[in-house]
Amino acid sequence: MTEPAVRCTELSHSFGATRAVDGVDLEIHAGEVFGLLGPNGAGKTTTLRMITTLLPTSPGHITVFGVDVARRRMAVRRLIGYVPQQLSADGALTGRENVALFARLFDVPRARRAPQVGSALELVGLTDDADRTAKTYSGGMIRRLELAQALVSSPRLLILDEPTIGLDPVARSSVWERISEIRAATGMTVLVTTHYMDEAEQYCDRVALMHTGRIRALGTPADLEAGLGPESTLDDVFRAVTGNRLQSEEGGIRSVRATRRTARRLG
Ligand SMILES: Nc1ncnc2c1ncn2[C@@H]1O[C@H](COP(=O)(O)OP(=O)(O)OP(=O)(O)O)[C@@H](O)[C@H]1O
Repeated sequence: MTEPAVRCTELSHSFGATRAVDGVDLEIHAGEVFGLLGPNGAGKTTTLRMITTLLPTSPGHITVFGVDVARRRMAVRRLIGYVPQQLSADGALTGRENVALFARLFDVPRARRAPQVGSALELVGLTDDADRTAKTYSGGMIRRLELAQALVSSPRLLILDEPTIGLDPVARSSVWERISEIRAATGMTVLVTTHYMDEAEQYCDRVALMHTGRIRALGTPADLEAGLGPESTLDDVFRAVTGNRLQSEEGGIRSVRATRRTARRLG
C-alpha cells in the first residue's frame, strides 16, 4: 500500500488549561485534497502547526510520507509547503521577487531558482502580473502569490490554513480552481482548513469535522451527507455530531480582520 502523506496518532496539545487538540488519529492519503473543517477554536491550526514541525508532537506521533516529524524536522520541512493564515507577501516587492525570496529561504539550488519561480507563478496564474509590486494586487491575487511562495520548493504536501478567508466569492473560487489545477498537474497532496462548507463539499476529496480538539466525523462529503439522510449538508452532519452549527457568524468578523490585515500589510 502507498505510504500515507500524513499519519497522526493520538495527537494532543494543550495551551495551559486549554486542550486545543485532544487525541486526534488521522490519515491523509497521498494525492488527495483533504479538508480539516471546524469552527474557530476547534484545534485546526494547532494540528497544522504540529504537522509542520512548529509545535511539538509528543505525546502523540506524526509521520509525513513515512518521515517522523519529531525526529527529522528538517527532512519533513523539505516535503511541505505551508501557507499560514497570516499574510506572508511583502507589498513593496514584486510578485516575482516575493516568490524568489521564498526560493532562497527554502534552499532551492541557485541554478534552479529562476525556472522554479517562473513555474510557480505560472501555476497560480500570475505570470502576466509577476513584475508588478504586490501592493497593487487584489486580495485573491495575494492569496495566489502566497500559494506560489509555498509551491516554489516543489513540496509533496501543500498545507493551507483558511486560504480563502476574507475573499469575495469570485476570488474564492479562483483560488480553489488553482488549487485543483495544481493538484492535477503535480499529484501533490493538499491539506486545507476551512469553515466554508460549500467549498469543502465542492473541492475536497475527504473531510474531517473537528470540534473541541477532536475529530467528530471523517469521510467523503457525499458519504457523510448520505449517512445522515437525503438533502443533508455538511453543516447538518456537523450539527448532528456536535450539536452546534459549523458556519457561525464569527466567520464574518474574522473575514473583516483578515481583510484589514491585508490592507495593513500591503497598503
Ligand atoms: N498560542 C496559543 N496560546 C494559548 N491558547 C491558544 C494558542 N493557540 C491556540 N490556542 C487555543 O487553542 C484552541 C484551538 O485553537 P486553534 O487556533 O488550533 O483553533 P482553530 O480551529 O484553528 O481556530 P481558528 O481558525 O480560529 O484559528 C483555542 O481555544 C485557542 O484559543
